[in-house]
Amino acid sequence: MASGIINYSLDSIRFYLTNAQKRKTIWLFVLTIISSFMEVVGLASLVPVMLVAAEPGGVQKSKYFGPVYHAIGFQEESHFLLFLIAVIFVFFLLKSLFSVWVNYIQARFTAEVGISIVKTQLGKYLNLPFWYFNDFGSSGLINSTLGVPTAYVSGILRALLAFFSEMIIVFVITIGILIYKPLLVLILTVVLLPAGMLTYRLLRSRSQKIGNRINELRPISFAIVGDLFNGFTELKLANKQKSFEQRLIANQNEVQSLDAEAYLFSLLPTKMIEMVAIIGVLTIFLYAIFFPSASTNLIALVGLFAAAAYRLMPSMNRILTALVQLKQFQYTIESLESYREAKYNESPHPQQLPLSFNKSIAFDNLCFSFPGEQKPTLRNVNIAIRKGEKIGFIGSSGSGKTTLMNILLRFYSEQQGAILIDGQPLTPQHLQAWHSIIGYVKQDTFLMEASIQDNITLGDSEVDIKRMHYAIEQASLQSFVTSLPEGLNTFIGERGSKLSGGQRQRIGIARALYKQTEILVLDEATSALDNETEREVNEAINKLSHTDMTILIIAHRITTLRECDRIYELSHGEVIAEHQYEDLIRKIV
Ligand SMILES: Nc1ncnc2c1ncn2[C@@H]1O[C@H](COP(=O)(O)OP(=O)(O)OP(=O)(O)O)[C@@H](O)[C@H]1O
Repeated sequence: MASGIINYSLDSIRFYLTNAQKRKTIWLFVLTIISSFMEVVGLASLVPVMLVAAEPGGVQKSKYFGPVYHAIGFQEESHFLLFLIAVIFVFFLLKSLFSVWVNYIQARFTAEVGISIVKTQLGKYLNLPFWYFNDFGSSGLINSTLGVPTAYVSGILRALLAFFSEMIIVFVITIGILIYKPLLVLILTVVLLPAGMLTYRLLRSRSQKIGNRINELRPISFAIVGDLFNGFTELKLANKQKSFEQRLIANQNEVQSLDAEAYLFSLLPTKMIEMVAIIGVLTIFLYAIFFPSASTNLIALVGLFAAAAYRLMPSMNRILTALVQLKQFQYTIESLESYREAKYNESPHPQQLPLSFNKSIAFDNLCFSFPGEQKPTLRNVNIAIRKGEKIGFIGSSGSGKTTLMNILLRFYSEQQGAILIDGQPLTPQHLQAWHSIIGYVKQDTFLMEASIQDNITLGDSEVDIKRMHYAIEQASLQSFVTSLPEGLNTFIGERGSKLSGGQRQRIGIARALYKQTEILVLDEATSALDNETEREVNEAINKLSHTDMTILIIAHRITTLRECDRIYELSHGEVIAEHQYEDLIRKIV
């Protein structure tokens, strides 16, 4: 009945295990069997001791204990019994230490597999073609790369290990009892099995639904919290904080109740098994009443049943809990398996080649459409740029300027035409070399919650001070940095919240300069339209215009393009005109 979910889970794990880890699972399996044997031997050792203890003079009559009693030279049976109890205690102690050690090895193994799952998930999302990124929200990505693997490790991997460890114990105990007293196996099977099956049947489908629903709800909670804090000012001014808060609480209400329900489900197997154990004892009594000839063995049988149940009950409980958990966390398997198809994967990365950029960049008859879109976003774009030139791009919103730059940056690949560097087509084999010489300053520059220095170097542990000062100077950040008491070590707040729009873009420019970018793509901010910001950014751009850096600027204000050699105008994905700055200004005036 539960084989479906077990096989499904095992198949999913196989994908993540390296060959060494697969060998380790065999080793783990052997250790688990040894540990189970020790459990059963410990358990079985109690029975003869109980039997001889129950009967006066039993020790000396026993064919096993009698010789030992005499050989060691005991005078009193009570002393010998104390000795036996001490031996059993030491054995139980060793057995427990061994089983803790096995559990430790198992736990380390799950952690190891957990890491390889996080790595695989990260690799999967980092290798997604760029446009698919828009399909995911950041909360969904955080959940998929960190939340789901953690849930998988505890809900699937650990549950499976618990399931198999306990199954081995149940199996070995059952074989042991079968040899010693077959009837007891019958009683235990008739009593425990239907109860276990019933409990699992009752809980499995609801558990799966709870898991799926929690997985849907969690990222929504994260997204609302993100919006609440990131949009702090906007939501406050729009008087919307309350309604976001209410949505969050409603979402959390459901999450918390489902969590509580799942917790309750984890307790139910224990209760069910406890009830069943009592039924077991009563069944033995009933058996003794109906078959009086067997009643002399009654105490031994009840004792044995109690001993077997003592070890079987927690095992049955853990088996059931593991099965219910596997159902509840089935969603993690589905989530980990998503986006594995080839179309979502840009790997394998080909062998990388060097690239020489001494003369020119050319867009050669470039055409591009987004997947699933009928109309091409770019059509027959032909532009030739000499090294060191400053080129502007203008055009109405949606005309394709950013898409063209994303192709140049190789986030998208053209369907027709090519990008030629010194006349050579730019291929995936040049990606590394190309990315090391091209920089991109976006409208909303990515900023970390870190110091100005770390934002410029992107967290370099060893900073090239000379290069840093050049970058700050060229990006017109010098006077700003000097005015700060902590200078370059000043923290800029989350996503640069302590900076002005112009300062943020200039940090982006400084970052490109520090990287010793040879080609800079600059997407001028549309949002930061105030005069001061414009002046600050223009000052930085003008400074850069006197370097030998090749600069491509997407501009929303013509004045930004004062230093450009040429300006291309795009409309509906086509280059419709080439301008000089003076002509454009004259037209506007
Ligand atoms: N990931 C995407 N999937 C599908 N269509 C897209 C995607 N990204 C952009 N587009 C579409 O491609 C067209 C060109 O967009 P692009 O961002 O290049 O324009 P733009 O000229 O840079 O605009 P703006 O000046 O507003 O930034 C638009 O119609 C846009 O809707």
